[in-house]
Amino acid sequence: MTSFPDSPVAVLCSGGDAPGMNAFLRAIVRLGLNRHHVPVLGIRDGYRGLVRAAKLVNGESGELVRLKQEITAHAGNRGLIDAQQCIIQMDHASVSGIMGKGGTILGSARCMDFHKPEVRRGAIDLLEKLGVKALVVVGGDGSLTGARLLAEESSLRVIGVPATIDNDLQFTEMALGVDTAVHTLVWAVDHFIDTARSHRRVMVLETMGRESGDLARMAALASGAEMVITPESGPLTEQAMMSYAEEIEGAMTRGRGHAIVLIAEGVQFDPPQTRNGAYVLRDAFQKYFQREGAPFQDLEVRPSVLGHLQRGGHSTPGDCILAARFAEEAWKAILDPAGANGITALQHNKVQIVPFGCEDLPERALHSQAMDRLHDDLSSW
Ligand SMILES: Nc1ncnc2c1ncn2[C@@H]1O[C@H](COP(=O)(O)OP(=O)(O)O)[C@@H](O)[C@H]1O
Ligand SMILES: O=P(O)(O)OC[C@H]1O[C@](O)(COP(=O)(O)O)[C@@H](O)[C@@H]1O
Repeated sequence: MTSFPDSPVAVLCSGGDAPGMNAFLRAIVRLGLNRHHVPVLGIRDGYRGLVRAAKLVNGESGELVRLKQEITAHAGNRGLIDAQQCIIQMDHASVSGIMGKGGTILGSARCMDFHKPEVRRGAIDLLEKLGVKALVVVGGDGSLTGARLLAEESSLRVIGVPATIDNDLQFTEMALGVDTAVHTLVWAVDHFIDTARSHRRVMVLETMGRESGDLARMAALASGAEMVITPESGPLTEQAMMSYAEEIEGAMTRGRGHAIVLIAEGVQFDPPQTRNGAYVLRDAFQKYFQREGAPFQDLEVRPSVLGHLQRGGHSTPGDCILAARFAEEAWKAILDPAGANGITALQHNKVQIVPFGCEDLPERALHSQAMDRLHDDLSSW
């Protein structure tokens, strides 16, 4: 049996899974083994798996020995097959054939316990006992906050990698998963258009995006959806919904037969609503179209919540390439003795490390506004 590796680098995926996570795992493992000759440990199920392993060991030296034995005895795919094994020593074969696959072979999770400093302390203790020299955290805003806290509370090198289909991280132009999710949304819109055209309907499609409308606006630009409603415009009032409906009716009067409306999940309503935005909008539109004397009283509106369809599926080449670039930059930061903790970010098409807690890119908001203007001019009927 091989012995436990010296000074490995650990990697975990956390928060909502995003296409490109697997491509990143492949790249970080392959660069580690082929270029830098540093072993990589994969931690299963994000912070939850790390916390589970820390609780198992819980300061007991016997348990630590047992954990190390398990990792070395069941390396690579042998470890991955056993869903109970929290830490896996990654080898070439364990990341073979996974590049384009959606989700993450390591699993991901949300772990509320990680908000507690004493729980993070246990995780740090375990990583130190395993001799881990750096931890790479792949995830969205919350995961990267957890990574920043780990960096502040330990002497570990901690590198974050943005991965979220929401594209709500304002310090990077793109996160892993966005390109694929936009691609999937274009595919979805193409399918909905067939029925919208055939039945002369209005289709209201709700995209993901908890607080940001970037996914919806990128999908609208790429698919040609007639209308996109995002949280950045503020809470949606009854009056605003009526004026959207009026706009659609106007287009119908000019000979248009159908419309696709994208609404981001994060859109708030005034007064607040408990139902999904797509359903609220459907009711408001239908009410407007059926008002007394309206010209298109037969115009039907159908809502759909696209949900997790958007998170899965084969990653695009764009996401795979970004994943490889993020992995290369992560290794540079890990191996540079003078390097700092931080997050890989795409800024002005260059991948670099930005420190944790870095400023938002002001151009991100401007870019979103420019996309909205562009979409308005491209889709005005
Ligand atoms: N403030 C925080 N302190 C410590 N850990 C956090 C914090 N915020 C989030 N996390 C950890 O990151 C996980 C993922 O965060 P979440 O916001 O759900 O997803 P994402 O990383 O995709 O934005 C959380 O379940 C938790 O374990
Ligand atoms: O899969 P869950 O846990 O229901 O989470 C849904 C949320 O995750 C997302 O898909 C991605 O968000 P995160 O990147 O923060 O995980 C959001 O768009 C959505 O609101």
